[in-house]
Amino acid sequence: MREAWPFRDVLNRILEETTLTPAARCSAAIEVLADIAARRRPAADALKDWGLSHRFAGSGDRAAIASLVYDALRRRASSAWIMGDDAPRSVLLGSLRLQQGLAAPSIAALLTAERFAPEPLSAEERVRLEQGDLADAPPAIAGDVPEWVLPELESLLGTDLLPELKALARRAPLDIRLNALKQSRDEALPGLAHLAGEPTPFAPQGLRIPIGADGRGPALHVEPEFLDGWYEIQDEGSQLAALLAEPRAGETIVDLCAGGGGKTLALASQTGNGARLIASDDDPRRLAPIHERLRRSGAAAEVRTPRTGRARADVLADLDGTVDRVVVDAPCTGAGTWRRNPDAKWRLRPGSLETRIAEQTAVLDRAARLVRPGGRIVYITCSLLPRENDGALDAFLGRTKGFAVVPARDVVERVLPGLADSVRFTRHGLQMSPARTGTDGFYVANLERRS
Ligand SMILES: C[S@@+](CC[C@H](N)C(=O)[O-])C[C@H]1O[C@@H](n2cnc3c(N)ncnc32)[C@H](O)[C@@H]1O
Repeated sequence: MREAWPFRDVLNRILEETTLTPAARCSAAIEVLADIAARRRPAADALKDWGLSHRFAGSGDRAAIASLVYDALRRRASSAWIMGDDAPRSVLLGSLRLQQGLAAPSIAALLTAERFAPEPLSAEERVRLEQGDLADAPPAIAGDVPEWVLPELESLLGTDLLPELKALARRAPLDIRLNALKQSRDEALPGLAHLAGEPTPFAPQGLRIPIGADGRGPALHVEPEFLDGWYEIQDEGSQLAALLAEPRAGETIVDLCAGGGGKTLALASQTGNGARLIASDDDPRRLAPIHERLRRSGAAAEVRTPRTGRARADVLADLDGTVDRVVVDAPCTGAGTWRRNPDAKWRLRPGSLETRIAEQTAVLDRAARLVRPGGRIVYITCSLLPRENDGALDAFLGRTKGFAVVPARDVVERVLPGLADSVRFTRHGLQMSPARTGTDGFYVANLERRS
């Protein structure tokens, strides 16, 4: 057994270093795009399967292929438009032009006739890459979203529709939140100088880490400082949403849809572990990673995990009517995160929006029973679709007595005055967006229980 170790290390190094040619990476990306289209499956699953069946590909290859695939999905409709065809190969070629800015000769040079390379460019493809443009493309094509969500988005974005959709089709930045339980941003910066991060525009503990031309950032999750809990990977919009929840030391706070704990950790950090923080989620599997994350970051929270099946009971029943702040980071379509999850926009169906709205009804009703008179519900989504934001609250306020909206402008002026000119204020809350705040499309509203 002992003799096998050095051999394994050498083999691993070879596997890591194995590099496919750029052409072979394009072939692989086309294969993965075809799999996603044929089986309507998440991109991450298709990429994982490709990696498993092509073990000779190194980690650099896999990351580069993922980057090609995600770029192509971000621009799927507009790429197909300029190429006059929506086959995976055309979508990839179009995205090399639209998303990566490569000119036709550079794309032709990529498609050499070597082994594993895609077929060379046809004469028609070359013309399309040289001359195709989006001047006459309808908004859903130029903005790369499914046609059916356009009216929803337009009702929020109005004349900003196209600039916002274009921003939503770009690559997302890589943001981290420095953990104030360990040190302030200023104290942490010297130890993180190698990441070359810049302070985020609005979030006081945020740092934006540069990503390479290929869309890849450093492997933060293996950095020693990450493992020591100095920071969490968290979009600035999510950091801002937690700040706009205004958690205070001394309060009892329930994070009702805690999932993996992104908001829980931020809330604990903001209150200096001074609140009684209870994290729960309907789905025990989604909640499971929170234990390790709490440990790493030194955040204090009581985790209430529901049992599944017959033994299922309401694990928060003892808190009914007593909670100062219930944070509802609601299940939603994630339409504000399409920069990060571009495959999700093409899988979204009207029926899934209806399902999410039904779930939002359930979580809001549960939150209403938890909150004490004078306490608050903080409703958060990462969606730009008004039906699951103001719309969900219209329905809630219509069926629930005793709650009033806390004006979002007042909350912003108190907590993050610098944000006031950038967000959109809506009927009940506020909306962040890629074009206006440079963040994912988070929505936040505060409701107070008056009686
Ligand atoms: C947007 S995710 C939460 C993300 C998490 N708060 C974070 O910051 O990492 C929404 C969560 O709501 C949970 N959920 C859905 N229906 C629920 C319900 N009725 N009660 C509690 N949680 C629910 C889902 O399991 C999912 O984890």
